[in-house]
Amino acid sequence: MNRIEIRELTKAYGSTRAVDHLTFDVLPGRVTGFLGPNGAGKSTTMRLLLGLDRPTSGTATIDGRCFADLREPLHHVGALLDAQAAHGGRTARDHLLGLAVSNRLPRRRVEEVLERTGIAAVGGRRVKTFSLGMRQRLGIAAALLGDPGVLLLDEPTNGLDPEGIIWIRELMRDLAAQGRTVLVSSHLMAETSLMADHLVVLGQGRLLADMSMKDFIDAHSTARVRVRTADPARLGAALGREGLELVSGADGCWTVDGASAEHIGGLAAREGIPVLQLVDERASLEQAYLGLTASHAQFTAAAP
Ligand SMILES: Nc1ncnc2c1ncn2[C@@H]1O[C@H](COP(=O)(O)OP(=O)(O)OP(=O)(O)O)[C@@H](O)[C@H]1O
Repeated sequence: MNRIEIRELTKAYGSTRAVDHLTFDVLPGRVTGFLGPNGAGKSTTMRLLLGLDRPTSGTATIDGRCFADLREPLHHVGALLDAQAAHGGRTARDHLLGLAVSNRLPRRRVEEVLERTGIAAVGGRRVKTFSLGMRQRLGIAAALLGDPGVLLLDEPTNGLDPEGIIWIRELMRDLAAQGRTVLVSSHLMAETSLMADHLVVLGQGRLLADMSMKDFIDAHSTARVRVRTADPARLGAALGREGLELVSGADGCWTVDGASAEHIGGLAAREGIPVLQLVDERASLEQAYLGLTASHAQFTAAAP
């Protein structure tokens, strides 16, 4: 249930392959972060899943069916693709009521999702008076309207203030814990690392990675140790004999790339070199992501 299956999915716009023979699954019960540089094909994949565009070849299905073949699709999948999509002249409540009625959903769902997304108090205001963050919440309310098992959210934290970002993180985790499938695209690595359990990374329309957050960081970053010592000259010499380098940091600490704290600790003990502090530095998702995608970015600024 609630499984997204992408199989050999390809979408060409003229000579541009927005998505190129893409194959991966998105599973229920966890938040999957959908990453990739600008133009990597994330939005196109989501549009193809939602039947908003037709694949050139391959398939994108939910529970084995294309979006067009789903009966009462809002019960199966809710999506936030463009927070500006709601008509500005309508009130938030009327926007949601229109969606509910046309999809044969009970009217009470409108009040429920207004409450859930924290915009019940402004439900009677016209959407054109909404800030970007309020529009994002309205878009999420629309995505939740049919109580769907699958959620596709394209940059849902866009425009949200810090409190809103925490709210959406908890909402995503809550929805996944209920057994739903949650696919969230974002360019905010720190945020994704707090929100997602699993990652799918695209580069120029192709799959670059499909693995757990931990495996991704481990696979795409190098080990680094931070060390503070009373005798950097001797530690540097001892490391040099093992082909390692002690690099000076700004705060009186030193770093060693490609080694573990266990290794450096053992070496220092054998040599009788006093170590005042020693810690494995955990690589960030951002470092791992930039390491993987650097050669796949379509747009990069020239160095000054
Ligand atoms: N309707 C279209 N017509 C022509 N080219 C398109 C169309 N939609 C997308 N593309 C192209 O397909 C490629 C993938 O775009 P897409 O918007 O899916 O990437 P993305 O990963 O969502 O990027 P971003 O992070 O910037 O939102 C880009 O080169 C884009 O210019």
